[in-house]
Amino acid sequence: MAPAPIDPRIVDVAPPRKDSLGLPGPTRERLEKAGIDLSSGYPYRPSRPLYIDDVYNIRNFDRSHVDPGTRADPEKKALLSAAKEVFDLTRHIGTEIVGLQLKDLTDQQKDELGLLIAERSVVFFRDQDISPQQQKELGKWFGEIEIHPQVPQVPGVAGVSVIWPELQATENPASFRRPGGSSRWHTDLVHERQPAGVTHLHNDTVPTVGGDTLWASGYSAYEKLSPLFRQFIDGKTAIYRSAHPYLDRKNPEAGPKYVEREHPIVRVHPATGWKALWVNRAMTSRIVGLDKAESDVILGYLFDVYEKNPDIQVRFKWSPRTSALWDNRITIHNASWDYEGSQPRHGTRVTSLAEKPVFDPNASTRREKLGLLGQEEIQELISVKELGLK
Ligand SMILES: O=C(O)CCC(=O)C(=O)O
Ligand SMILES: [Fe+2]
Repeated sequence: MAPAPIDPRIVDVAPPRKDSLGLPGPTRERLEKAGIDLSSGYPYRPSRPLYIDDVYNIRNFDRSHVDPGTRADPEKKALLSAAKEVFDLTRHIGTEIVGLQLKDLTDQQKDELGLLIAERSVVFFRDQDISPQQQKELGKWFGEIEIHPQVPQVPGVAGVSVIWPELQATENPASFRRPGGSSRWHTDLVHERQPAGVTHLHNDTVPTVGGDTLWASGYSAYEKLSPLFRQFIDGKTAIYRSAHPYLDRKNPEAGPKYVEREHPIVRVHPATGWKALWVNRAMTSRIVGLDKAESDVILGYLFDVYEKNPDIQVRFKWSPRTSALWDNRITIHNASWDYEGSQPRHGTRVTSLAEKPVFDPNASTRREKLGLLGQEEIQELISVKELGLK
C-alpha cells in the first residue's frame, strides 16, 4: 500500500517538536514530498488580502496589562537559585541561564524571568525541549499573544510564527549588500496601540557559522545622551510605521498602506521604572512637532547612538534548540544575514503585547538607579538641574 500522503497543514502541528516543526531540512523535504512548491515562499501564509482592520480589530482597544515583572521578588531567588549557572554576556545587556527548561518554570519563576528580562533586556536558554504549544503557553504569561496577520503561523497554533529566513528570502529578495527583512536594526510591532513586550524566539536549527542576532540596549542608548539633550527629547512623540502594508477596506483600490501610530520616543519600563530610548531606523519616521529636516537630523543621531556603540550591544551565537527572550520596550535587534541563507536557520516565535507606551518625567535612568554614575555624569546632572532653576 502506498504511504498516506503528507498533509502539509498538519506537518508542523503535533508536539513534541522533533515530530512537529522538526528540523527545517526534514520540514522542507516533507513539504516538498507533499507537492508543495516552496519557490514562491511559505506554504502557511493566509491567501486572502490583508486589511487594516486585521490589525485593529483585535488590538485597537485598551487591554489591561499587568507586567509580570512588577509582581516578582526583586532578588529573583526562585529562578536564579534553581539554575545551574547564570552569567551576564556583557555589562549592559544579555544574560544566559543554564540548567533550566522554560516549559517547566513555576508561576513565581515566570514572574522573576519577566523582571530579569526587563533588567537585562535579553535572556538566553540553550538546549530547550519546548513545543510550539508550550512556547505559546509561556508567552501568555507575559501578555496577550499577538497573532500576526502577515507572518506565517505554525498550522493549528495561531500566535506561533514560523521564522525561516532563507525561505522568506524567496519572497523578499535578500542579498549580501541588501540584507533587508529582520537583518536591519528594528523592534517589533511598533504600530500597535499596545506594542510588543517580550518576544520569545526559539531557533531549532541554525547555521554552523553565522546567523547571529544582535541586540542593543535602549536604557543605555538613553544614558549615552547628555542630560540637556535628554530633557529635549523627553516627552516628545514620533510616528511609528508597521513593517507590512495593509489594504483599507473602504478604499482598497488605493493599494496597501503602512499603519502609523504615535508613541513617545522615551518610555519607562513598568517593572524597572527605568527610562529607555525607543526609536528604530526601520520604523520610526518622524518626531511630531518638528520640521522634517530637524526630525531627520535628530532621529538620525538617535539611531546612530543605538547602532554604533558596541558597549551597549550583545551579539549572540546560537546553537540548535536555543531560546532568546527579549523585551522590545527597551531594545532594538538585528539578525545577521552573513550566512546568506547558505545553511538552514529555522525557528518559532511568540510575541506578547504589553502596555501602551508611557513616559514619566520623574523616572530615573538605569545607571542612576543602580548607582553606576561616574563623577562626570553626576556633575552634568547637577548643572542641568541648575540650568532648570534659572
Ligand atoms: O531571526 C532572528 O534572529 C530575529 C528575527 C526577528 O527580528 C524577530 O524574530 O523579531
Ligand atoms: Fe524582529
